[in-house]
Amino acid sequence: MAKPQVLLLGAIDHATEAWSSLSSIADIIEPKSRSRAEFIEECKSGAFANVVAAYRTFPSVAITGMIDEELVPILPKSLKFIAHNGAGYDQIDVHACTARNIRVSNVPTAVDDATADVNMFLILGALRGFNTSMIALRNGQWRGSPPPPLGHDPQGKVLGILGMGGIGRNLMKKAAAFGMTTQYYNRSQLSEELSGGAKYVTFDELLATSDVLSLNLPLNKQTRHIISTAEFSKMKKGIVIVNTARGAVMDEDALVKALESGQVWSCGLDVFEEEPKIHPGLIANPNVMLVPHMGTWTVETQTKMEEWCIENVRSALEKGVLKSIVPEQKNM
Ligand SMILES: NC(=O)c1ccc[n+]([C@@H]2O[C@H](COP(=O)([O-])OP(=O)(O)OC[C@H]3O[C@@H](n4cnc5c(N)ncnc54)[C@H](O)[C@@H]3O)[C@@H](O)[C@H]2O)c1
Repeated sequence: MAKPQVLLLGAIDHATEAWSSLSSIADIIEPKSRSRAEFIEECKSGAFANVVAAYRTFPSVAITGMIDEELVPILPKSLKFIAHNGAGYDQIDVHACTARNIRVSNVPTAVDDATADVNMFLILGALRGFNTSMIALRNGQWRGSPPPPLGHDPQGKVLGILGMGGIGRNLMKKAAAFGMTTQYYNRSQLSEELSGGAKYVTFDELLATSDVLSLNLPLNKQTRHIISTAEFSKMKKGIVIVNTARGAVMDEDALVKALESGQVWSCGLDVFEEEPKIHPGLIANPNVMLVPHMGTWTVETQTKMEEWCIENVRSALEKGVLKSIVPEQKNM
């Protein structure tokens, strides 16, 4: 009997052994396309007619474009599973996939430590205002002239986490080691054990009483620009904001204005609304910490993520179920 086909969208860079071992149960094929238009034509040509599962990476969007309402109906009828290598799956229209009976998985958990580490790095860097003096030093001006204002200690500060999932909870533990107290707002309140004693507050309370606000919730229609002008005006003056989730959960135009007015003292960003484009107002502000989406950019974590995603493909082929189906499809 012919083996099922798996479509590889993107590259496997680390977990090469685990990937090779899949070939005993599946035939791996790759698209020839180099653009979305070509990919759509390739789908329509029947080239993927026997594909049961697709493994996709975040950068593969450069070839396929978003897995959206336009693309999903064109995908091969045989396709039953999309295994996405990433925690955030905002590139995939899950609703459209559900309508076509395609199950989608993401990679939670494996990303937690590395992303929370970057989160903590951004909190410390933004609180201390290190960016200005790091730029001055490289320009041969030591700390700069005049020297930068004094920074702030994390000790004793209230960290507000918006979205207390895997990364938020991991961050809470790291922040505790730096003397911060955590409060959170989440779609639903966590059990005492999961929340680790962090106080559950309303969304407005979180804005009004946090010294540092960390955005750790997924991007979707409900969360796009969840932080904008009205929300900045409810925050403590001089708040520090960090975002490792997705750029578009915060309105960047409004953020730049809030930074300019001093309502926001500083921020640390790993993600941006229109990556790789960066808002000129952020580039122009030497006080902010900017990292080019490197939350999981480590050998260890990239390897774990690929292995996890491959396990999803294997489980789909062998058992007909995904190991970590996305929450929206839990009852499918
Ligand atoms: N910068 C990076 O490299 C990087 C790496 C991994 C993940 N991420 C991003 O971080 C996000 C969080 O990752 P995670 O693994 O912690 O996800 P998760 O699913 O474990 O946690 C997300 C939490 O947000 C909560 N939430 C959802 N909608 C909400 C809303 N409207 N209001 C309040 N809370 C809400 C959920 O209940 C959940 O507890 C991902 O969606 C992804 O976009 C970025």
